[in-house]
Amino acid sequence: MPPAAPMFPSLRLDRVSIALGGRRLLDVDALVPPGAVLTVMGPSGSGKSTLLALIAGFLDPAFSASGAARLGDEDLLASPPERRGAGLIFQDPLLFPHMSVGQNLLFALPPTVSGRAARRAAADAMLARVDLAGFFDRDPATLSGGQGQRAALARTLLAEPRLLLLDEPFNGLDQALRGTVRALVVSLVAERRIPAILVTHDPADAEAAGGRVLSIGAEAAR
Ligand SMILES: Nc1ncnc2c1ncn2[C@@H]1O[C@H](COP(=O)(O)OP(=O)(O)OP(=O)(O)O)[C@@H](O)[C@H]1O
Repeated sequence: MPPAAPMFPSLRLDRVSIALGGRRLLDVDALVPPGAVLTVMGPSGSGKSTLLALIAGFLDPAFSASGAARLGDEDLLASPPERRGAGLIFQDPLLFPHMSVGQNLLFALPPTVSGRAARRAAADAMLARVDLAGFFDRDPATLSGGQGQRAALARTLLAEPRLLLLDEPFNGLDQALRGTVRALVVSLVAERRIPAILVTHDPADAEAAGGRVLSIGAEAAR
């Protein structure tokens, strides 16, 4: 019998290569253990967001790519995007403005959590975990930058992602808030034991996230 797949798999980028119009944009190998954050750094235009788009499954057709992004034994790049289980966080929280914060969370909650009371309890517990207890009925337009990002984190994690991809998620935040929200990200990723990739320009983010850094951009400079 083959060995059982690990419950908390690593993410392995195996010779991932992306090209644009015949020009090689990046070429990377990396291992992200469960619960760890890999920080991706590099100059503007080096392909950091494109790498996340490839893994999540929304790479613009202008690019071509090869290699594998293995979550355990599964190559995510060969799986349909809707089965990859990637949770995404961008600079903008992207909450639906016509729904309350709580409704935004319920939208993401899988149907396996059934029953109105159980769903509400799951949303409330997640809000409390990101220090937004009591925010269920709030209009997203009334949230501060830090509150919005914490609500976005709550929504994304409620969907039970198998990996987390964050594209400059702290950019709109001042220095103190940046520290708070990134500490929350690091602890939630560790708690969930999922691998995460964080795109950032700030070396302090990399340090706070454990110092595991993938630098890209050398290819473009060649
Ligand atoms: N849809 C597209 N079609 C053609 N070229 C694109 C497209 N999207 C991005 N690019 C180009 O691909 C390169 C990589 O872009 P990408 O957004 O991944 O860089 P980045 O490292 O995330 O940059 P930044 O730090 O400025 O966000 C850039 O040169 C960009 O101009």
